[in-house]
Amino acid sequence: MKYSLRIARDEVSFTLGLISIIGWSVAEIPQLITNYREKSAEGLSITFLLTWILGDLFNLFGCWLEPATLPTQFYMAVLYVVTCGILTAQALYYGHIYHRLKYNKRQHKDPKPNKLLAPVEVIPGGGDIGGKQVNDAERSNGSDTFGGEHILSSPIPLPEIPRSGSLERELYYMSARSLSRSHTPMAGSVLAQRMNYASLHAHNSIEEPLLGGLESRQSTRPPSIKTTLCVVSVMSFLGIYNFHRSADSKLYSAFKSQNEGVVIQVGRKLLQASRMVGGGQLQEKDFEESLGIGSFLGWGMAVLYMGGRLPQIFLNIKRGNAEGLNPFMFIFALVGNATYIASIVVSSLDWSRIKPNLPWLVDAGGCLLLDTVILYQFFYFRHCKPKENKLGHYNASLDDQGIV
Ligand SMILES: NC(=[NH2+])NCCC[C@H](N)C(=O)O
Repeated sequence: MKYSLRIARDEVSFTLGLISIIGWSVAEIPQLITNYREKSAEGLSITFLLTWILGDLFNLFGCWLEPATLPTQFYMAVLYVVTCGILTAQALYYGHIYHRLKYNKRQHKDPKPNKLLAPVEVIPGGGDIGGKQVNDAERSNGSDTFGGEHILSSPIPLPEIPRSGSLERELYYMSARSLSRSHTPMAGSVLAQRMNYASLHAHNSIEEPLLGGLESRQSTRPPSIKTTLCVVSVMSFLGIYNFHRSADSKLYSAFKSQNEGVVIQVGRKLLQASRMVGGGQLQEKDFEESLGIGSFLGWGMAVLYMGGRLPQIFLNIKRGNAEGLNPFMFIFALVGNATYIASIVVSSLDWSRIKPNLPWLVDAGGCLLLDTVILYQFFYFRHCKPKENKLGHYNASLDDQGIV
């Protein structure tokens, strides 16, 4: 009776783990599609992505080295690395390669820089001169779309402004993120029309150099990235230290387990799967060695994953919208994390099993809560946020500049 209950529990746990795997394997697809459509990954916080990458690596090695984690947890860790790798590659492509290629192509086709550019050309329907970047800026500056055509919010017909190649480049590299950081109005807005070219140059600190991204981001947003790197270095140092201390006993137990047909710890994972599906219990001694490097990496992972949600939440607040983010990524993450927790808890409620899995449980629970906040932001920005009227927006903007 107890034996069949054990089998049932293991099977339910395994099924929940599989649902979690499915949830996570599709989770990033909506965001990939959004980025593809917008030709940009601007909606995604860089720090969020960075913490995901690092968290995924911590998770992978943590699961690998932590015998008490489930086999499905390890497979998921591999899956995370793959999917996050794709998302990162895409973000890098749109942030650093795509617009450069497009610009080069345009230059190739039409080597002479545009001498005159009417405002309506500054904000093309998308995908033109860094279309997405300008479009984002346009949205956050209150311009609108009527009858499928982008027009400036200003009811006043704007004069054409003379432009040089480098000004064109400035507009090209200007992004929503940089604009959200600055009170400086975007080029093409009423205020920007008032500024002359020299003053635009003086404001070039607001440029988001998508082509040379990292350097300038480091100078404009030092604390978040530096803090992340700092935390990671400290943890890596402690990890290596911890690893050295536990290496001997780990190696000893790994080699000792060769007698049981397990050569490396991944082998032990697979064996663990078959033992568990077969209703067998892992030996208590397997958990005794749990609180070593695996658990340490697990806690590092939890801090990174949960910490990574905060910059995304703050970025959304700062921009006053969640544009460029796909809510379905967070819905699937919610499902993935909920079933992840359930798969562990259903498997066993013994403290000896829960304790080594604690970092993974805390992480999934914490991310679940933080994702609920992000989903609430989507809802709030769409349905509750008071709509800015165009004129009001400009007044606020002029007010910001101390002009009115
Ligand atoms: N690249 C990934 N999808 N990683 C998975 C992260 C899982 C983690 N619990 C979170 O919600 O953040």
